[in-house]
Amino acid sequence: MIEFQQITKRYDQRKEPFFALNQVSLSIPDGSITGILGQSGAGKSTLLRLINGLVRPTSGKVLIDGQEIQQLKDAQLRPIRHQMSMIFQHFNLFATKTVYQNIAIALQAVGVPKDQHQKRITKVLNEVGLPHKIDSYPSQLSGGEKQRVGIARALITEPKYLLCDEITSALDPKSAKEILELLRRIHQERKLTIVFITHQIEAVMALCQEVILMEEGAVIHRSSTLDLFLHIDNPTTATYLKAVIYDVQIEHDNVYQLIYVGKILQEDSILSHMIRTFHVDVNIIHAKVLLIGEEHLGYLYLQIIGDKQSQAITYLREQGILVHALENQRFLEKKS
Ligand SMILES: Nc1ncnc2c1ncn2[C@@H]1O[C@H](COP(=O)(O)OP(=O)(O)OP(=O)(O)O)[C@@H](O)[C@H]1O
Repeated sequence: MIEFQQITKRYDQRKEPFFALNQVSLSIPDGSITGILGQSGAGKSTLLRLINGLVRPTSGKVLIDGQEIQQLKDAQLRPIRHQMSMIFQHFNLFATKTVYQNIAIALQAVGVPKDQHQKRITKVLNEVGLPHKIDSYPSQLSGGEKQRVGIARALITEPKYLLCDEITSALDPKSAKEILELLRRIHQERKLTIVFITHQIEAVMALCQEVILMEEGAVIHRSSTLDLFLHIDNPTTATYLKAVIYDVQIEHDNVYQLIYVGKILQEDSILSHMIRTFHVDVNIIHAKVLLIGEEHLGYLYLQIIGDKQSQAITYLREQGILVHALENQRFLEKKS
């Protein structure tokens, strides 16, 4: 398990001391895929580099499997570092070395004898779908292929922790999706712990079970990724949500936002039952289904009109649907 206890990181290079992290406490359980989401400068990379000791905290403790890493001597820290691998946004491959040689460097670093290299490298390249590129140079690979090599190099030492630093940010959407699918498969097969930092909410939705939202060096939200979308509790979360569901302008009265988990509105006849039973009229203003991991999360904006409107809403809530009444924004603008 990775634990941060009241971590502060201050940089003194500027005119005034600058806090990249301020009193951050959190834990990342073994076997999880945790997304650390935040805008540029939020402190994500600093947090990631504290895990493998590349950055030292100004105050507070970083514990890996219960061991406080700042207290350890180099020789004690080495085996812990060997349990960790990092994957980078810009791949960090040596341009003058082949794919084989790039991966072999990681094996040499942990002292694996040379006669074992060929077998292990061939195996890991099969795992990432690149066996045919073993003798290619980075310049002969696409961005997605380079990142697969980065992943292969990270996996070759069989780490317990995989630290991913914006690894899809430099890729086109199709390659990014493939890399996220690959990571999901690797996680299922190898049961390792993945810490995934990103500014892309879509990547968190596709990959991460848990999400930690950072802003200006602090953790402002932590929940399952599904809960991030179910319970919008601050303006930053709302902004991320708007990026994926579209900023709906409400220009009518009696409009409700319905949020539901699973395919209930597609498979059950909840809406038609509501319309028939309570004699209400319904206009669909906007509808969107998000895929979060393998779970469907539906957003439906409905205008519901009729004398039994409130009973209809109660019925929807009884079916497990979150229902929020929305204000007519045009009306609000006129008022203000
Ligand atoms: N070595 C350093 N010296 C001074 N300031 C630093 C140093 N490293 C990071 N910072 C500052 O700390 C803040 C947090 O940086 P960090 O790289 O952790 O953020 P981030 O969320 O990963 O952003 P990005 O996605 O842009 O990398 C930034 O304002 C950055 O300028």
